[in-house]
Amino acid sequence: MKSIKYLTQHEAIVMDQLLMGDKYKFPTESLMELAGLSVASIIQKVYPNISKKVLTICGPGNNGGDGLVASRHLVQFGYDVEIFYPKKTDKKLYHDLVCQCKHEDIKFLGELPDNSLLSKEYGLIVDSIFGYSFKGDIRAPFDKIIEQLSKTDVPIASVDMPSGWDVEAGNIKNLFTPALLISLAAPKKGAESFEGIHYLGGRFLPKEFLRETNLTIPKYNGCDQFVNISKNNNNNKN
Ligand SMILES: NC(=O)C1=CN([C@@H]2O[C@H](COP(=O)(O)OP(=O)(O)OC[C@H]3O[C@@H](n4cnc5c(N)ncnc54)[C@H](OP(=O)(O)O)[C@@H]3O)[C@@H](O)[C@H]2O)[C@@H](O)CC1
Ligand SMILES: [K+]
Repeated sequence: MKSIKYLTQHEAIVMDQLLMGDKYKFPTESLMELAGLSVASIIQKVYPNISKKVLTICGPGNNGGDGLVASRHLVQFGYDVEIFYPKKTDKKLYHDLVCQCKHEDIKFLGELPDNSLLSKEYGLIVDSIFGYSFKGDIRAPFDKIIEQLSKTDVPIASVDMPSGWDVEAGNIKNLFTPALLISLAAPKKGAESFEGIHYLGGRFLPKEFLRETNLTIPKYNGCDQFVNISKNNNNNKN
């Protein structure tokens, strides 16, 4: 396998703008749907038998949108999902995503359960708080939320980046390390040191886009929406 390119924050932002711009013409909601579907598919692959509930924590940007979409697909896959979405985005896309989740009977929590309740009732936390646009010190209310996540024993699956990690420098604030990281489209530099289960999803980069950006991504098999890029995955060592 050719070595995978890890993107800087600037490269991730520019690539997203290019994909959604006049040349490649992908609407945000199309990419978000594919990203969210791949997140749910990877969770199903890695955690096929969760007997407790799944809690998705959504942030105010598109990473949060991925979490809303993934939650809806997880319910379709048979999971019992609840969402904590403390800072809702007042845009039509987000109102629509929340509406779609409610039609799947997903409950929206008014507050984050404390860690003893999390351990008792939840088998997985999906962290879709911040993605590649995160920067600086973590502002309220997410500072306390991420502090609590750093103390829970419930496994965490992070979408695109572990929230609060520097997108390029990684876990410099000594926050939680997720059990599963789901990078989207291409991993970001801050994830290069990640040693856990690491999958790539978001299978939507066009051939011409890959040529134009000189981006190397691993080969997806068949119709899989994901590829395992964990460091300890033997398939990545040839
Ligand atoms: N092509 C792809 O790969 C695709 C990528 N997609 C997804 O989009 C994600 C990128 O989304 P994004 O650009 O909307 O930003 P994201 O990372 O969600 O966070 C921004 C929000 O966080 C906030 N915020 C920032 N710093 C903060 C702080 N220190 N403390 C507190 N808040 C802070 C900031 O707040 P504000 O500055 O407005 O106060 C803003 O509201 C990407 O990672 C992937 O998951 C897919 O959906 C589609 C295809
Ligand atoms: K995240």
